[in-house]
Amino acid sequence: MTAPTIVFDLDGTLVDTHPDLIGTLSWLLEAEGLDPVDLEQAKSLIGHGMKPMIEKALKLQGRGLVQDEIEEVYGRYVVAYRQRIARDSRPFPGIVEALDIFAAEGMTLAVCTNKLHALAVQLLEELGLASRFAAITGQDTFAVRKPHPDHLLLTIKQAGGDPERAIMVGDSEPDIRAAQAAKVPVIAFSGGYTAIPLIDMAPTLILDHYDGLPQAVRNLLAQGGTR
Ligand SMILES: O=C(O)COP(=O)(O)O
Ligand SMILES: [Mg+2]
Repeated sequence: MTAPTIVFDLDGTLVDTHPDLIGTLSWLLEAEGLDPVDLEQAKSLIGHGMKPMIEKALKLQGRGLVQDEIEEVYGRYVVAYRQRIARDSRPFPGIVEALDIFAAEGMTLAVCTNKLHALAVQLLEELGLASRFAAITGQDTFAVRKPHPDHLLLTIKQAGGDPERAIMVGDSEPDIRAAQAAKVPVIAFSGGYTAIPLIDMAPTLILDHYDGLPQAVRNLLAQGGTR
């Protein structure tokens, strides 16, 4: 039987990236002569990719941008973010231990993120985690991104896995919607950055701490074909 594949979202799920994502956003807003956005509000903008986050943050501060301006501001953001991508961003408590357990139990691990692929790889390399994953895919890896189910399904395929024996772990709407559309069970982590209450999206289960993740995964797998 194919080894189970556990697919992780990155921002707000594997790594608490908000200090560097929002730190760079604050720098950008200041450079534009705008006020910073409130931290909790800014966190809830993470999950659909950096360009939508920047656009929404600027709009909240009264600045609507035309397409050319968006591209220009986004380009500056990416250059600045790359330089501090892992300065303060750290894996969430308990997640590295859970990854160790999954690897020891022979499971395949993958990352499916709406970050740009190169930035996802850079972040995971700087944190010494990249080699644990059989596949790392970003918003620009395929023609579609989360919440499109194919982003998840193609990630599972790239990792050599089977959607019938896969589980998604994520923190926000794109993860939960992608998994539900792909008919893959989804564990939602409450320590991330969701804009919508997790309970309203009816994930398979909600976890407040990763101590419980290995057992939660074993239980779901024991329930048979996960689809
Ligand atoms: O960069 C983002 O907005 C989202 O990234 P995520 O898919 O890893 O949460
Ligand atoms: Mg996320």
